[in-house]
This record gives sequence, C-alpha cells and structure tokens, in this order.
Amino acid sequence: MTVIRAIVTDIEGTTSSISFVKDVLFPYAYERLPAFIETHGDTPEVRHWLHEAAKEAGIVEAPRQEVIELLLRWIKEDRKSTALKALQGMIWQEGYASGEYQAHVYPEVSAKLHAWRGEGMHLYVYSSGSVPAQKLFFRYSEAGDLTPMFSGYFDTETGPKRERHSYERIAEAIGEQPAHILFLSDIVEELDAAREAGFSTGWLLREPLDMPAAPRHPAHRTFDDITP
Ligand SMILES: CSCCC(=O)C(=O)COP(=O)(O)O
Ligand SMILES: [Mg+2]
Repeated sequence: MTVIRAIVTDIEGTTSSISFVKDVLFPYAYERLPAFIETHGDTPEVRHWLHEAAKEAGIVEAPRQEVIELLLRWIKEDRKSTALKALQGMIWQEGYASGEYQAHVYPEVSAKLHAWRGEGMHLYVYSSGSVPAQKLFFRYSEAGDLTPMFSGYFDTETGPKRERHSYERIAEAIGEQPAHILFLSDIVEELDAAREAGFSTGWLLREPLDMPAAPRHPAHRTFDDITP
C-alpha cells in the first residue's frame, strides 16, 4: 500500500466550482483590465507581464492597446497564459479586499483540509492561477482564511499542468518521492501527466458530472470520499 505524505490540489473544479471562476472572477478581470493597465501599466511588474504576453503572442512591438485587446481575448478563451494569470491576480485583489466576492469552496473542503493537516499531511496547491491569486483565493474563501492549511503553492511558472515534468519539479520542490504524493484534479489530462511522473491521483467528478463505469483514475464526488 502506498503511503501518502503530501497532497497537491488543483482549485477550479476540484476545491471550488468552475462557475465561481468563470462567472465571477473572469468577468471582474475583463471589465477592469483596460483601466488597470491604464493606471498601473508603467510599474515594473505590470510592464514585465505585458511584455511576456506580447512575446507569447509574437507581437512585442505592438502598441499597448493591441496587447490589452489580446489579453481581453485570452480571458474570453480561458487561455492558461502565465502572463494573463499574473495580471488577473493583481486585478482580483481589489474585489476580494473590498468584499465584492469571496472565493467559493465546496462545503466539505475546509473540514477535510483541517483533518488531513491534523494527520500530519503536507498540503500544496497547483493551479493555472498565479501563486498570488491562489493565496488571495484561499485567504478570502467562503470558509474563512484557509492559507494556514497550505505549505506551498505552484503555478504555471513551474510548468504546464498537462506535462509530466511539471509534476517532477513539484515533487523535487516538496522533497517527497512522487509515489508519496497525491494529486487531485478535475482534469484527466492533468492526472495523466501526474501519474506519468509517478504521483498517486484522485479525479474529482463533482455533481452533476457523470461518473464513468471504469474511470482512468480513482474517482471521487467530494473530498470526503478520499482516503489518502
Ligand atoms: C487561483 S484562482 C483563479 C483560477 C484560474 O485562473 C484558473 O485558470 C483555474 O485553473 P485550475 O488550474 O485551478 O483549474
Ligand atoms: Mg481544475
């Protein structure tokens, strides 16, 4: 039997609903991005990410307005661009701090994270959202501040979520053998990549998703169904 010592969890579709991200966070960033770039576009951090976005699109010499339009298109397409995610995280800060929204977490998640921590498990996050955005998400969650639950955070600066090497890097950063790490996600291609790296896997199939008769990964409706 494999002993699990660390759990790495995805956010959207796993700890939290897809609709909170798509129907609350993305529209908030979409509406405010042009004004945010107007106000903060000359700070070193924002300039850096604007340049990275333009590089990714192959339009480094383009005027700023074109880069803004590119970023707005990427929000609509839900593109998992590291540059876009970094900028989105900066914009979301204000919505959390002003109390405009709190991050959704499924009802059992907080208690289960506390229980796993109590058992000595080390907990980590791996999401396409930037690390600062992940920290905001769990700090301002509907279940209160969950950041004390997590020992570390990983985003696409570690690598794309569908590539084995990203999970190898995470295992190395955590300092655990891959077989002792459980990765939880709603996306089967991410789970395939984690398994290729030697991780144990858990596939979150939240209601009303269909439960396949023979799932490719151990499948769970909620965190309460998971026994690491
Ligand atoms: C960290 S909150 C925003 C989540 C986000 O932007 C996103 O793309 C979610 O992707 P995930 O990898 O958590 O499914
Ligand atoms: Mg997900």
